[in-house]
Amino acid sequence: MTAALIDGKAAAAALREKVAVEVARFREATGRAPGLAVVLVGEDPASAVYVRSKGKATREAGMESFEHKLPATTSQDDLLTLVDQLNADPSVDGILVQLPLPPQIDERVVITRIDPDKDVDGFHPVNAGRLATGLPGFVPCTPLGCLMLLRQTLGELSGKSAVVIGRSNIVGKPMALLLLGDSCTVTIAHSRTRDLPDVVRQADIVVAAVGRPEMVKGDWLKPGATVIDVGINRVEGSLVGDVDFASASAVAGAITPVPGGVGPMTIACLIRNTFVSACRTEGVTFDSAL
Ligand SMILES: Nc1nc(=O)c2c([nH]1)NC[C@@H]1CN(c3ccc(C(=O)N[C@@H](CCC(=O)O)C(=O)O)cc3)C=[N+]21
Repeated sequence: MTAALIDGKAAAAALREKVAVEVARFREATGRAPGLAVVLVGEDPASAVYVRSKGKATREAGMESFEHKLPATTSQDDLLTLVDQLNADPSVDGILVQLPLPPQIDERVVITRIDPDKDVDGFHPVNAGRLATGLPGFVPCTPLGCLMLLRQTLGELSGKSAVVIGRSNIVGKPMALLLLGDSCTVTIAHSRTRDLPDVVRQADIVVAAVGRPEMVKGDWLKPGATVIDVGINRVEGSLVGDVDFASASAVAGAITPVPGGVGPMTIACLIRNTFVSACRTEGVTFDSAL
């Protein structure tokens, strides 16, 4: 093991603490707390765990958490009615509809119904467009957390070569845009990419977001590369990333563990985005370093 560990848990705790300090100021100035509404449809146990830890983090930051649990049989119309209510509710600054949704509900329709200015997940096409064109909006929490970890580890990212493995709307595409925004030379690799190990070997920065357990091996890496592992794969009861940690940590310069890497930063960024939403609504300024 030569690589430095990138401690996402510690970075997330520090970000949440910074937001909590600013939330106290916000409450003083406005007489109200920022609020996050989380909607869970169905009883998937993994989703229930995430939703619970989001609620806990929200309250610990001094914000209000509104939790809506709906049965798995909920119709799309009933879910849209709830989204409309949350859009209209001035105590709600952020709305998160936990994905995946049951098969009778079209995710795109639901996400598009959320007011883009309350879309703290950054999943609405308006926010995707804002990110692509450099307008202020909401950036998806997982890639935003990855960017923060990279800046913390490397300082200036300008001129570095980055490979993002995975092209999802939630992680891969926004991650590539964020790295481009920091003046990296960005390659997006995916399941049809030829000679993937050779492509990855060119990169100073590797972000793995494919959902394939332990796919990225140590001998794919440029020695000293910084590796961000977005994968959360449950394999035989334990949690592993998309990177083969044992071989990769012998070659990388720095690497995120799973668990304790990107996951905790995702939740911290959700808290951050909710606070930023409340500040925009109230015209309160906030620390641009957040
Ligand atoms: N609308 C929506 N927004 C989301 O942001 C969203 C979602 N739906 N659906 C599910 C995924 C998954 N997700 C995670 C958040 C934190 C951890 C996390 O903190 N993981 C811990 C480990 C937790 C464990 O042990 O299971 C860690 O990596 O250290 C993981 C996964 C957010 N998601």
